[in-house]
Amino acid sequence: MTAETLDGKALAATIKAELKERVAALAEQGIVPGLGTVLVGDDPGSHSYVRGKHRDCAQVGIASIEVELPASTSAAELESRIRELNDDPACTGFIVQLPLPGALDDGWALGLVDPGKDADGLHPVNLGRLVLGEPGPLPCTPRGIVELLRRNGIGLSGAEVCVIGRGTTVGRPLGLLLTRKSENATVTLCHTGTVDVAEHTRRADIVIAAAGRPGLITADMVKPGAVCVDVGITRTEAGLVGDIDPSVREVASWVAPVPGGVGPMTRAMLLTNVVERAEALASAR
Ligand SMILES: Nc1nc2c(c(=O)[nH]1)N[C@@H](CN(C=O)c1ccc(C(=O)N[C@@H](CCC(=O)O)C(=O)O)cc1)CN2
Repeated sequence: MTAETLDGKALAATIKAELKERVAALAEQGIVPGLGTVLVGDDPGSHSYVRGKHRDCAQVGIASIEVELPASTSAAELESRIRELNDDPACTGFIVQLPLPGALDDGWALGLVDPGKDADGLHPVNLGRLVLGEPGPLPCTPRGIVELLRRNGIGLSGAEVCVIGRGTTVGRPLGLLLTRKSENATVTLCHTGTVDVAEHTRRADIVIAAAGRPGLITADMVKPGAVCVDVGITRTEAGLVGDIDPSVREVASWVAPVPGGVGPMTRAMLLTNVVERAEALASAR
């Protein structure tokens, strides 16, 4: 078997075209959604992701507000820049790009964002809403994975899903999302304390690897016909490398690759969160 590709790049382009029409409809009501980003430090990956987010905004008609700060930024300065965005009416939603450098704490910074402007769905209030099954912005990568599977006709209800990685941006919220009644999957969450990861992946209909360990999932760890979604991105001299070894393509039915799979969907879901928030503001007027 040679796996088909879950093409996140193509799907993200379709979603952006849909969002462009919704943004145009908002403009007719005098509303321009504005995405703010707070980027601290020099991490090349973070700079590349934030550049991509603003390129996407320009494509769909969302205004961009860019805050770029040096790695030496103090906690007090970062707090004041986040509070400025909370108070800026042109900014309908914003994100703090993670990870923050040095001693700046990711969780602390996320907690300073106005939950109503939390375009990443990572504020504790919004993660709490996810736990409770209440409406709110959803974390972009988990939402992107569910959308990528759904729009390719891959059913989640009753599926055995094995997620590898328990990080706050992907693994943990993904487990919560997949086990909602509307998704209805059965989830096993593996992490560095898992004794035998392969024992769990071999049982799964869908394997989602978000560990950031190149080539972690090999063909012998995957049930024939399973769907494999790569979320791990490691930058090497040879280019970007995912957690899923290329050999998996010989066993799996579908693979979401790195690059071109979940990454572009993460960005498309960020725009979706921003547009949904602006639409909610429009209907509350
Ligand atoms: N505040 C946040 N920080 C981080 C998040 C997040 O959702 N919110 N997730 C990741 C990084 N990330 C988004 O910010 C992200 C990762 C990857 C991509 C992407 O488009 N990847 C491309 C390759 C891009 C490249 O060449 O570098 C792909 O996989 O095809 C977009 C966004 C951690 N931080």
